[in-house]
Amino acid sequence: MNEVVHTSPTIGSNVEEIVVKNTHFLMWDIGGQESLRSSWNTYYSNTEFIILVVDSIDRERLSITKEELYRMLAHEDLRKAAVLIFANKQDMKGCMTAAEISTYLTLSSIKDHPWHIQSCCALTGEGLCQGLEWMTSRIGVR
Ligand SMILES: Nc1nc2c(ncn2[C@@H]2O[C@H](COP(=O)(O)OP(=O)(O)OP(=O)(O)O)[C@@H](O)[C@H]2O)c(=O)[nH]1
Ligand SMILES: [Mg+2]
Repeated sequence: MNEVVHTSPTIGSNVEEIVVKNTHFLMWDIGGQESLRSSWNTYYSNTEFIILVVDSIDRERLSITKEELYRMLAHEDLRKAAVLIFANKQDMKGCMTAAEISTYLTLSSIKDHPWHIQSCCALTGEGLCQGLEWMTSRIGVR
């Protein structure tokens, strides 16, 4: 997690193994651009966690985020998946808080998937460990 933040949009996917408290996670980073979203479902089988990274400064795109979130949660292959939502870019002035994003996304209405929202800043790494720790806390619960 001390790696340099790259700034080019993800085309296709990147995969990396991350170890948190002796738990190995195989993480697939998938591009969020509209043209790439139709292929998200090819990654769903055997997925235990969805990590959704929200740009907390971008109010306009939150409705699309909401749409895509509920589309994912309704997918058969993700019925057992837990969802971690990162409210990213918390360093930006005027950004939405995790609570505001949670309200907008009506997370409290999600009863059929475990979910957790964590504020973070990818540039400094703040909040990332807490998010990953929530994931490890879910291992063995199901
Ligand atoms: N200020 C700030 N900028 C950030 C933060 N996280 C990412 N960025 C910037 O946001 C831009 C987009 O970052 P990416 O990592 O390419 O975003 P992405 O969600 O992976 O985009 P796709 O791969 O297209 O889905 C870059 O310019 C990053 O430097 C953050 O926490 N704070
Ligand atoms: Mg990317």
